[in-house]
Amino acid sequence: MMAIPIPVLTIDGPSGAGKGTVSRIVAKELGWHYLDSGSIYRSLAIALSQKEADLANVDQILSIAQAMDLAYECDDELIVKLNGEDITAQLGTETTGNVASIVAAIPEVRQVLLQKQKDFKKPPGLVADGRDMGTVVFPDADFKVFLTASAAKRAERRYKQLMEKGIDVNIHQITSEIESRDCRDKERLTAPLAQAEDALFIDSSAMTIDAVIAQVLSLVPQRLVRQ
Ligand SMILES: Nc1ncnc2c1ncn2[C@@H]1O[C@H](COP(=O)(O)OP(=O)(O)OP(=O)(O)O)[C@@H](O)[C@H]1O
Ligand SMILES: Nc1ccn([C@@H]2O[C@H](COP(=O)(O)O)[C@@H](O)[C@H]2O)c(=O)n1
Repeated sequence: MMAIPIPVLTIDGPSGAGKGTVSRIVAKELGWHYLDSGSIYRSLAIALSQKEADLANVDQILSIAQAMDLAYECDDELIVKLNGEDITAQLGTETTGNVASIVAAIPEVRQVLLQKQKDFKKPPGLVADGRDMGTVVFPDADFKVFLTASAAKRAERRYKQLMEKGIDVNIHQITSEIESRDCRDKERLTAPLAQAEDALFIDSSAMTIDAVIAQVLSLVPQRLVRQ
């Protein structure tokens, strides 16, 4: 018997472009699974901090990455458990994002985390967001989007998001962190942030979240939407 193909929609782009917000809603609308691949790199950053690991010691980073037991519970928000501990609250900080982006540049780390990401591909379908979903992890994805926005807009959104969570931040610091993370993510040698050739380019700088969602959903034929 022939296996039924599992459709995959990838959404790649830089930090704060709206990938997570859009992907979560699109996955819900389609009735598909959702992979927030950044949360895997962020979880590693937290595991490294818990073990007070040396970020220059690649062997130590790899053994911590291999031992990570990650569990996801999808409620209204995504709950992430690392070795049984709920780490959701620590995932979103800029420090976690910055450490994640430092270790994400290590090719062996990406190799160790590759299968964990591929395992999310299950029926009836998958929406995957990250930096290399359409280029490396799911190069054969049926639908691909590259979602971006100006650095200033992304910093403004991230600033609002963190302030709403009660995290006191400085807009200048956020802007410079976003710019240096963009640079690190784009310039690393392995799986850099890049638009897949066959991806739809969306600049959300002047778009509402609903408009972005509508454009992404328009890629997927109705017959693939779980009723
Ligand atoms: N088109 C938009 N208009 C206004 N606000 C937006 C838009 N898209 C996203 N946002 C807001 O920007 C913030 C960042 O969005 P989100 O976390 O989805 O970005 P991201 O691309 O997943 O970032 P990261 O890669 O760092 O996880 C959120 O508060 C979200 O509500
Ligand atoms: N596919 C991916 C996803 C993420 N990263 C790295 O993790 C950092 C945090 O990701 P967020 O999406 O949660 O902000 C990000 O800056 C990347 O360095 C990655 O390399 N590949």
